[in-house]
Amino acid sequence: MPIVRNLSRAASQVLQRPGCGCQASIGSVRCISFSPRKVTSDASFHSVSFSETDHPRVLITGGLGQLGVGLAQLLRKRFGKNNVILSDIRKPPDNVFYSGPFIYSDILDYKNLREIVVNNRITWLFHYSALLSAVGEANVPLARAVNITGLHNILDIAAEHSLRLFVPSTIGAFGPTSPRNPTPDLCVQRPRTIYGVSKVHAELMGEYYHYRYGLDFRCLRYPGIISADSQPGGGTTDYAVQIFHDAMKSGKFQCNLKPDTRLPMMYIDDCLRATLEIMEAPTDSLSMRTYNISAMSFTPEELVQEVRKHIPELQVNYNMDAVRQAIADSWPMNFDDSNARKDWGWKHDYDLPELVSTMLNLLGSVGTTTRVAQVN
Ligand SMILES: NC(=O)C1=CN([C@@H]2O[C@H](COP(=O)(O)OP(=O)(O)OC[C@H]3O[C@@H](n4cnc5c(N)ncnc54)[C@H](O)[C@@H]3O)[C@@H](O)[C@H]2O)C=CC1
Ligand SMILES: CC(=O)[C@H](N)C(=O)O
Repeated sequence: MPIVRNLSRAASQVLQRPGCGCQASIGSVRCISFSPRKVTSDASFHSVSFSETDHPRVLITGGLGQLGVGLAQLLRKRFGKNNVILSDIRKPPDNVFYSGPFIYSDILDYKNLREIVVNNRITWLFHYSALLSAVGEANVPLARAVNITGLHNILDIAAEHSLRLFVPSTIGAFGPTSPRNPTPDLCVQRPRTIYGVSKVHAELMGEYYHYRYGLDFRCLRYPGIISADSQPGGGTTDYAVQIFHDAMKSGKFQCNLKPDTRLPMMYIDDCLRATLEIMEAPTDSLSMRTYNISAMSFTPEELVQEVRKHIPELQVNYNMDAVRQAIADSWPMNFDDSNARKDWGWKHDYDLPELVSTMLNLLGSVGTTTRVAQVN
């Protein structure tokens, strides 16, 4: 007992030391000698309460956005409802709140985050909190805090508690000087948005923690993700979600990108399956820790043509948003994901025709006024 108490005191001194990952304040400086691996191995009492169950105990941050609820559904099917905790700083709607565990978690509050991880014996963390590209440009200080300071908290907690950590990156982690067609995994990355800069930072920090401290960091660069689950907001690729809502509701759509703007896109089911697959991939199959994943690539014009196969009367006009257009023009047009396919067997299911009919069917079955009598 005294040994445990001493260890406990020593570790808590390390953990409470100013600048060592325990501060919520933005811009805190961490001491150079901080070593998550050292803290973890010295403070073995951390794992005393960790029982090796069959299933991981999962926490999803930023879970009430476009992707988190779907991820929770998938993971709960796989690992059991009570093993997957969804968290966010927003109030969950009833259907989410009653579908499984939900908890308040602000990723800028290090202590609160650590408490959640410890009390719930979390073993896997999916870090979805972020400000996306367009909203990030509208509020750079907040994007910097959430996407960079928040990420530092997540990394330290994951390393300290030996978590397996998934952080999504994005096509937005590339910039105008990257090869755009196709964009390989390893090339120049000089994005011109705070979102992109923060995601390159996340990729590099995660990989650094992996090599330096043994953190089991896994990262996929997602294309624009298309989902019927929630209203889009804040992204540059959001037009490709909005078109379905508007086509179903009013039959009119105003596109904020030029008709020939080509971007990589993916249906949410493929994205979430890829996320689970990389988390379950055997360590020795991963030759890298950050992978591109790809499914399809299209322009607004091509998407409109496909939607018109189902809703021929769809009216579209183009009213370019200068900020979003500049962002889109600096992003990849096609993503090279050959390493993901080779290393852990990544394979997408949905191409453009399946994506469009699935979205219209889903929105038609939940929507109010449907303009599609029958979508094939
Ligand atoms: N949706 C997409 O097309 C793509 C998404 N990704 C990445 O996937 C992840 C999830 O994306 P979405 O669900 O679309 O994002 P979203 O913008 O819909 O949701 C982000 C969530 O983060 C939460 N959040 C903001 N500040 C927070 C804080 N301080 N603490 C905790 N949570 C906070 C928000 O309340 C929101 O629910 C993000 O990291 C994003 O960069 C990457 C590429 C494409
Ligand atoms: C591609 C993304 O990362 C996101 N959808 C955005 O447009 O910001």
